Amino acid sequence: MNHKKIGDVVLDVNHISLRFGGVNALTDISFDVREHEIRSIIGPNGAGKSSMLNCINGVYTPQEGSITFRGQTFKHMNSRQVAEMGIARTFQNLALFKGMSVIDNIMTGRNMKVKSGLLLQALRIGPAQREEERHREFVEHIIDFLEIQAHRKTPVGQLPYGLQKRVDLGRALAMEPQVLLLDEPMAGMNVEEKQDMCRFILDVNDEFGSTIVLIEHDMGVVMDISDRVVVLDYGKKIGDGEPEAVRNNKDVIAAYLGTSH
Ligand SMILES: Nc1ncnc2c1ncn2[C@@H]1O[C@H](COP(=O)(O)OP(=O)(O)OP(=O)(O)O)[C@@H](O)[C@H]1O
Repeated sequence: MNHKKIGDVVLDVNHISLRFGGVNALTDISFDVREHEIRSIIGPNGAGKSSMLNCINGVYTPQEGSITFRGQTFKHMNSRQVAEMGIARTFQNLALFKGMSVIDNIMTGRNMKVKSGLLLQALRIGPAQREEERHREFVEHIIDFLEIQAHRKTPVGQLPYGLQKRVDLGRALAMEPQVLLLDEPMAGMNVEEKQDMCRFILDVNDEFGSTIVLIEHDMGVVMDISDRVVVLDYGKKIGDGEPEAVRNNKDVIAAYLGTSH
């Protein structure tokens, strides 16, 4: 783990409960996330990790509880408000435009930052052209950073899965988020791809200064890169702390021994 300047609490999850009919997906979950930290949420299948992420980014509205982001408390936010406030996410099932090139996919992450009107953009004249050049420069920087220069013009659908995940990360980074939510960024990857992704997550945290909330069901993968870890099981929080403490927590061991992971 890199020893960096972890700051104040930026995101505070307070007593969140979420039900789907008779299913308690989340029960009274509270935890906080500090600036610059890599905060992981782990747990076996069906533990509630995706539900938690979807509450943070406004896809689900919990029946109880609230979320405080940079001092502002919300019971409900929609996904656009969340993105505008500086929370970006990647997706477990990639949400990329498969027929579009790598560079154009990452450019879609800049949409919210485009200031000039549609007509000027379409004509690519004056300020609109200069603005587009600035966005393209930033996107090229991300492409270099993620080491996908050789693929910048390739349609995303033609890339191996591990590289597609990297493009998805690039699209989220293009939003210059304060908080980056990563939804199982290593799922479906081979060992080498997982190692690469771990390295990129650490570098994003370090070089872009992003605070990262990472969900993952493979406990081993995240322990080395996380500053603190929350463990969910059947929608309840059963562990919370630094990786070493969580690894030795008897409830966590029991939850993981009770599953195939
Ligand atoms: N939209 C939904 N409608 C009904 N039930 C849901 C919905 N989303 C999640 N659930 C239920 O909520 C519980 C938590 O699911 P969730 O997907 O959040 O778990 P998870 O930890 O992300 O699992 P996985 O690792 O398999 O992705 C499960 O029992 C699931 O079936």
